[in-house]
Amino acid sequence: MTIIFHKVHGSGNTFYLHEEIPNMFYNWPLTAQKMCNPSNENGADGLLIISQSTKADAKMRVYNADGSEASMCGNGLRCVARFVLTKLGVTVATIETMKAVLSVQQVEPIFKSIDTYKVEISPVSFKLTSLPMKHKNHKQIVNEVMPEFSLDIHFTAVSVPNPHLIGIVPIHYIEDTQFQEQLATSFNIDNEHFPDGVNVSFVHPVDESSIFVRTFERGVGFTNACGTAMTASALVSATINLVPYGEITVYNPGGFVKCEIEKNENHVHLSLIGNATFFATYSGELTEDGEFIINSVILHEHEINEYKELELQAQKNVNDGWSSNEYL
Ligand SMILES: N[C@@H](CCC[C@H](N)C(=O)O)C(=O)O
Repeated sequence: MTIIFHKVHGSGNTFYLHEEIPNMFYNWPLTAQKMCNPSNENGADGLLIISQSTKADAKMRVYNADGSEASMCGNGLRCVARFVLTKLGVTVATIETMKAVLSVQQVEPIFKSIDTYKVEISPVSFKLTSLPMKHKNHKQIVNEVMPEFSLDIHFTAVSVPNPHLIGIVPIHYIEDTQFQEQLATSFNIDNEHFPDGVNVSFVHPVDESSIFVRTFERGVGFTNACGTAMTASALVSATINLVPYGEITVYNPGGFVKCEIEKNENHVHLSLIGNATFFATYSGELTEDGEFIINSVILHEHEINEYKELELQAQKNVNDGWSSNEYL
């Protein structure tokens, strides 16, 4: 039977996206491992599966490249939003995710005519039990130096609702990724603090309302961007007065997004705004052991090229911000 996968990305965070055919059962964890394999030049960071929902306009499931299922994916949700909104012919909808029904909408292009979507990121919790994270002295960790992790990084642990450890770092930790990789790897194997692993992001300001975020993702490794991590990093940056609340530009190795952090007395509302770009549409056959045999490909070249311009602009803005020296 012929099935279709779209290769998509949000900020260079790449996925295969498939709309499930009712009553057709495939082994999605195995398919994610096979199709997303990083040693395969056509690999991806994850697999997004869209299906029918009884609570919302559609349901999204996300599998990391290692086959593990995650509770949420911000960049992926924008791509799912584009697919669902286009199919329904509407500009606003709701998508069921593992832990919440989230609102999604099409908004003004973030750059030139790039298709742009705004998605809700929720629920948020700073309780260590929500990640889960275990620590003998803490019930939450907000902007704390954790000497057992590092002596010069302030860490925050937050779930949105997937687990994130965010470090506000001096710039040398952005330029040389070795320490981040070592720390994140240690938290994503058998370890005393993160029984389910964690996404680890390092953050450095670019200017008074922008930050740069690099993420080592649980189940994947370094990615160009992680939507939930960027939103969590924007929240942390506003909480500690690194940038004001409101709209924060978040640069990443794959481009940039905007995060809206709205706070009133005891509630925060988080939104992630950015591209949803479709590289290609593949049709083919999926074998029982998760191999996808491609029969035909349609490349969406205009989208690919327009996104390259956004990437160049993002790199320039980051270089300009950092070469002003103020944020080094
Ligand atoms: N890239 C995603 C997050 C995907 C899941 C993550 N690796 C996890 O295991 O929690 C995003 O854009 O949020």
